[in-house]
Amino acid sequence: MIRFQHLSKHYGDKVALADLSLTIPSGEIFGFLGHNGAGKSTTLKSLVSVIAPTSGTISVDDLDLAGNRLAVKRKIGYVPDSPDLFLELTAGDYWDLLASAYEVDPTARAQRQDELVRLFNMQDSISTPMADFSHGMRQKAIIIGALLPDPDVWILDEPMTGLDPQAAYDLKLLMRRHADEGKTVVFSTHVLATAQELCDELAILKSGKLIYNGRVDQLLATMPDENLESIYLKLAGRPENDEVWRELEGADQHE
Ligand SMILES: Nc1ncnc2c1ncn2[C@@H]1O[C@H](COP(=O)(O)OP(=O)(O)OP(=O)(O)O)[C@@H](O)[C@H]1O
Repeated sequence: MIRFQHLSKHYGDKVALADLSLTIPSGEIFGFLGHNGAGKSTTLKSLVSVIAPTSGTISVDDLDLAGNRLAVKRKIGYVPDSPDLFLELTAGDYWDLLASAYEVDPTARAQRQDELVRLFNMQDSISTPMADFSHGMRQKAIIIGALLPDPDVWILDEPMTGLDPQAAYDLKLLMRRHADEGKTVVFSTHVLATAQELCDELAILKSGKLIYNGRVDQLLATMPDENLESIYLKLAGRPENDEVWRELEGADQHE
């Protein structure tokens, strides 16, 4: 279980995140939604200690992050929002680095790496520098690295971006399996069909503020004739009387 209490992040005058309080249960897939710049990555980066929040607290499985940074990090596998990391390393060297940082048992690591590499069809790419990978291959290499230590808590920032349909399908199955084992899966996405299909619970951020937190089925039940995309746009989208929107509608009618 993850708990954010009164979490805020300011960059100078810019409020990236404002007073976020939220509990993420284990055993479920939890999704963060929100427009570009809404604060999703800021929340996830605070959770994995990539950035320090301006105020507020985070705990993971009742361990306070600020007082137990290393112990909490060890529980977490993190896929950042950009896969353009460690490009000078081969995929295999990158996985070595993570396995040693997490002190993964070598036998377990070999077996898990083999499974993940075969699942994501990366057998022929282990000795290739990640600089030579396509965007999707880099994303696969980062996902394999994050899951290699078999962490309890998965924090995945837009993990499907750039993945081919097979890899995206397989990752969704892995996420569901991990949650069904009672563990924690948190991800962010802009693909609302994926969120509707995958998430048990959602948080929607808008301009750094939490505007919805609850179960997806409950949200869908509030507007039975609508899908998550149209409900999300009602909650987080531009107002109906927005000028740009009216111009677009007007342009549509002239076509
Ligand atoms: N290093 C930084 N310096 C200044 N402002 C930042 C920095 N990082 C993020 N921000 C600002 O914080 C806000 C939230 O950014 P964040 O990356 O959390 O958004 P996001 O919801 O993940 O967006 P996206 O969907 O585009 O990835 C944005 O206004 C962004 O400009």
